[in-house]
Amino acid sequence: MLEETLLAEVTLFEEIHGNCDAWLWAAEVRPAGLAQDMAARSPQARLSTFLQCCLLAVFLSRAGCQQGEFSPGQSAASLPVGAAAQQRRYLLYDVNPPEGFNLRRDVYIRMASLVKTLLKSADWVLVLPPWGRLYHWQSPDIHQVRIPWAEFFDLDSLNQHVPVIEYEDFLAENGGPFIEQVYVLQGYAEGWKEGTWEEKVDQRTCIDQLMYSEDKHGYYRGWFWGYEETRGLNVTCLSVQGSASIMTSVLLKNVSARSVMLDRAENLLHDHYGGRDYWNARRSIVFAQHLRVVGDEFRANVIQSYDEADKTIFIEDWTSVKAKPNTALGGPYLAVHLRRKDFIWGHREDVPSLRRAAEEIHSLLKKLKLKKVFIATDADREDLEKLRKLIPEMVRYEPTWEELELYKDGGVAIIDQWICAHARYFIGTSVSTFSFRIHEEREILGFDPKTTYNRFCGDKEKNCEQPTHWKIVY
Ligand SMILES: C[C@@H]1O[C@H](OP(=O)(O)OP(=O)(O)OC[C@H]2O[C@@H](n3cnc4c(=O)[nH]c(N)nc43)[C@H](O)[C@@H]2O)[C@@H](O)[C@H](O)[C@@H]1O
Repeated sequence: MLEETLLAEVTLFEEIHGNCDAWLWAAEVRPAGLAQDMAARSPQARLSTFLQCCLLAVFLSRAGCQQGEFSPGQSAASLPVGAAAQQRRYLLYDVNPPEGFNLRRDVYIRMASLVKTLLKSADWVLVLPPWGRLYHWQSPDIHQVRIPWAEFFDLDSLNQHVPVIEYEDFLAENGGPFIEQVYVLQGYAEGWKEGTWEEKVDQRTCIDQLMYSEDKHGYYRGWFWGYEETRGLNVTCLSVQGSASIMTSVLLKNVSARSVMLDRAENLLHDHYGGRDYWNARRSIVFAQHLRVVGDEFRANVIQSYDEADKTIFIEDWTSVKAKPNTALGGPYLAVHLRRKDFIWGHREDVPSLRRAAEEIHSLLKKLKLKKVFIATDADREDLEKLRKLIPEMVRYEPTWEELELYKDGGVAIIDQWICAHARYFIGTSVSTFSFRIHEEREILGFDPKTTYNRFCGDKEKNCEQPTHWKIVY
């Protein structure tokens, strides 16, 4: 019903504004045929594209341009920019495409730290890169691009640490889908000479083939999180070596662009990994309420886990939370994160066979006097069947198709992490950032580190070092 109403609205919009400059411009930019393209998309996507086109029209008319006459040399910084009249500047970023959900959450912390430093000198806001096209998000028939952060995380909580906005808000404020300066970050071609570590950043020729190409107006098109109308006005490669704050001088002194994007931002390191600022940024990444609710309902209905009894009371405002160490008890279950897929294809020594994992789980259940084990895993159907036979005590959060469509692969991953974070004892997979984020969530809740920093050992692993305890700092 909602879909039908939306479709009717979109059709009406198209009828009224079908000949607006923006449509013509967009059709010119994408000669493949905007109309055909639009028809193939969902009503939501068509409405979103339409709104972007209209914003673009506003932007061009403000710039005093006729359709198609916007000169590439003309910096948008010199143009009157609509609602962004407050003069604030926008930091956008993206990450190497193969990187997964949980490393991206880590890169967010590095960018938040950079914004924090920038804010000492000027008014900056961090633009949250929409989620999508992640290698691991393979559920079929589900639209998984251009996902706003609010679908996974609580925006108010993020904003209590540094100012952030969604990409769609940036489009509206910026008055058009142009990013004035894109910096593609890379290492140094000559590498790092041992013993001479220095933090540096230099403009260099691009080492890898650039993932951006010029359109006929001289603007750069690229992935841009699936926003086809977005263009970069300038693209430059920078070799970087050091922590996020090395970009401060570039952003404050070398470039006057109001919107700057750092692509391949994972090339910047943490300013102070595990320090107070790191933990503040990490604590501000609160899961979206609707996902927490699903996790809590599962805990209550399936594994009899309740915040009060488990001593894991959740307080909405993270800034007022300071859990006393070792106070959380956790629900009456063992939680496991068992990473499979690409972790086993690589035949890694530190990943256990299913049989070995099942033995470890049974031994822990006995030792901890627990009866239920919650297993979060990306195992395929065949491995899941094997697990069910090997571990009859296993419980899992298995979404219906409708739930999966609603929460998406990212949301289901968060629900799994939330349930793992509330268990009496947790054991994860070696070097998986998915497991690391669970460690942090448990650290925030105040669990005894002995119940958290544990991992499976590979069947033939000789030196099975356990994960490092990163103590929370307030
Ligand atoms: C070595 C690196 O490892 C990195 O993986 P790693 O850190 O485990 O962790 P992530 O970067 O999150 O990637 C794993 C993705 O697989 C799915 N996944 C894995 N385990 C689970 C689970 O227990 N439950 C659910 N629901 N989903 C799971 C989920 O989509 C998650 O974001 C890769 O992203 C990099 O590409 C690279 O391969």
